[in-house]
Parts: sequence; C-alpha cells; structure tokens
Amino acid sequence: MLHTHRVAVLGGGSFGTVIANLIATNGHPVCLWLRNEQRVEAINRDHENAEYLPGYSLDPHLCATTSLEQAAAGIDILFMAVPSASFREVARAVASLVSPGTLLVSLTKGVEAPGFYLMSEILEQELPDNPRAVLSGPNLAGEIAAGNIAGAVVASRSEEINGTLHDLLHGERFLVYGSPDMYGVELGGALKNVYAILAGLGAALDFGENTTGLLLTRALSEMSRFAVQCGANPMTFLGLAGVGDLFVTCSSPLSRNYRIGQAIGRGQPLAEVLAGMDQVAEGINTLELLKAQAEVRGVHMPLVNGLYDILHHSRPVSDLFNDMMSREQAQDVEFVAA
Ligand SMILES: NC(=O)C1=CN([C@@H]2O[C@H](COP(=O)(O)OP(=O)(O)OC[C@H]3O[C@@H](n4cnc5c(N)ncnc54)[C@H](O)[C@@H]3O)[C@@H](O)[C@H]2O)C=CC1
Ligand SMILES: O=C(CO)COP(=O)(O)O
Repeated sequence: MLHTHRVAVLGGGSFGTVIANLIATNGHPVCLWLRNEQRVEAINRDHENAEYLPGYSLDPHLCATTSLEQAAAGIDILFMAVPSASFREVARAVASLVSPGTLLVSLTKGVEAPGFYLMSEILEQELPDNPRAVLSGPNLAGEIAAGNIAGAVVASRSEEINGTLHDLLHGERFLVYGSPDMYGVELGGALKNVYAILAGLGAALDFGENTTGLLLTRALSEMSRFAVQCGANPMTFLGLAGVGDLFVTCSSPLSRNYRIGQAIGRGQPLAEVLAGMDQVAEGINTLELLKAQAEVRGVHMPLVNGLYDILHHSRPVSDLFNDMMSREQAQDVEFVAA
C-alpha cells in the first residue's frame, strides 16, 4: 500500500457500510457515521452491522460513531452515503468540520428537488473549496458483502483524484475504473433506478426476454439522450455507470427499485409498497423529477412518461408500447459518429 488515508463514511446503511469495509480491509482507518447509538455500539462490539448486512464481518480498521465531529476529525477523504433527500442537510452539517483539502466523494444515486441537483452539485454549493468525485456502477451492496466480484467507476475532473480513489478502494474482489465525466457517471446511477422499477414491473407481468431486451436498450437510449441535454458524454453510458448498472438493477430482485416494480406488477398499490419499504429506493422520487425536467428541457422520454402514468394514473401497461413508437425518434442508435 502506497499511502494510508484517514477516511469517514457518512451513512451507515447497506452501501455506506460495504464501502467503508472495503476501504478498511485495504488497511485504512475508517470512521462510519450513523445516528443510531445502539447500532454504533453493536458495530463496535460485534464488528457487524446486523440491521443491514447480517453475517458480514467488518474489519477492525472500521469504527462507528454517532459524533460527526469525531468522524470528520483529521480525515483527508469523506464519503457521503445518505439518501439524496438528506444529502444537503448532512453536507451542510459537516461543512465546517472538514479542511478545504478533504476530498468529498458521493456514493448516492439520486437527484434533489427542486432544481434537479445532482449530489456533486450539492457538494459544490455547500463545500465550494473542496475537491469532489463520485463513485457509481453495478454495486448491489448485498452481493459485495457476500464476496462476489464487482466493479465500480470513480469519476472526477482530475486523474490524480481518480488514481487516489482507485488505490484506496481497489482490491481482488472490487475493481475500480476511472472516468473524467463526473456528471454522466452520476446521472447514470440516478436514472437507472427509474428503469429498474419498469423492469421489475415487466418481470411480474412476464414480459419475456425479447421485450426486456427492447426496454433495456430503449432505456439506455433515453437516459443518454437526457444526459446529453445536461452536458454529459453519451459514451459514458456504455460504461459501468450506464450499461453495467442498468443491467444489474433491471435484472435483480436484490435491487429495491426493481422490487417496487415487481410489487406493483403483482397489483399492490404504490402507497402500500412504499409504506412497507425500510430501505431507501430513490427511483420513485427520481421518476417524478426526471419527468418534470425532461419536459422543461424538451427531451423525448416515452418510458419515463409511460411509467409515471402507470404508477400515478393507473394507465394500462400496454399504452407504454404505443407511446414508444408514436413519437419516437425512429433512429436505433442516436449518437453515432458521422
Ligand atoms: N444498497 C445498494 O446496493 C446501493 C446503494 N446506493 C445508493 O447509496 C445511497 C444510500 O443507500 P443505502 O445505503 O443502500 O440505503 P439504506 O436505506 O440502506 O441506508 C441509508 C442510511 O442513511 C441513513 N440516513 C437517512 N437520512 C439520514 C440523515 N438525515 N442523516 C444521517 N443518516 C441518514 C438511514 O438511517 C440509513 O442508515 C442511495 O442513494 C442508494 O441509491 C448505491 C449503490 C448501491
Ligand atoms: O444502485 C444499486 C446497485 O448498483 C442498488 O439499487 P437499488 O437502490 O435499487 O437497491
């Protein structure tokens, strides 16, 4: 190991815990911040976050605390792993506790309303002097905890930062790639949650593999069309944060967004499904914001509009396919080099 970093991870849910543990396993001292006193005691005593990841052993380099001051003291890298709805509040609370050199990394895959801000933009607004990066990709926390090999992409405007994060996180079972397109990587992670709901719905309704293939490909097209409008590079969507994460969350019941879609496909009302969730699923909120933002920006997103109508206006699922072809740009691949 070249250099030992001091790291804090804010948010002790499933993903914050897994990322904190990967870093600790690589030999860096990590402080995991969460609000629940009993859970902190249990993590420090049993080296397990039994609420979220039962049976997953945590490295002794990882300690937990409820004190934000203690978590932030003397760190050079800070990861944010709280849901998007709490992101600004937590960023604001930690802003006066970190030095301007501390690297901030968002793990959160969501969008803030109003303003359609991504998490890196919130970091820029709340801690303007600090360097920023994001991590995204096909990273179901439960699978990483089970020891399955996974890959992620770290994105920032600096190759040096990407290299630092690579060295911090990379291991035999966690492969880390880099990208300069922070905004595109972040958008990929946030937008795919919406299509995971649609895929879960399709699975419950036995759409079949051809239909699933169609929807996944059109989802990718729609995502990148939107992202290009926001200034991202469409090629980023061929990478781990695009195709990789879309494929995973659109095929696995381990994805909470996919499970929401499955439940709705089986006839459960949306409000009842949401009331039964004890973990965050960002897609429902993102769907609403994305639909509004696509209208403002004039981006054609038939899957987003169709899913919104199915969930909120009880429209029949068959309408989705009619809408896809009624006004669709008929081009299969839109961003082909001339
Ligand atoms: N679980 C997964 O497989 C992955 C999740 N993500 C993303 O990571 C983010 C966090 O997700 P998870 O860890 O899975 O969620 P989770 O539901 O497992 O945990 C979220 C944690 O944040 C805490 N929290 C909520 N509001 C807070 C606040 N105001 N202050 C402090 N803590 C607060 C909750 O108590 C909970 O412990 C989400 O944006 C998600 O999309 C990204 C990749 C994989
Ligand atoms: O982003 C994820 C995997 O990459 C997790 O997806 P869910 O939030 O739908 O569980």
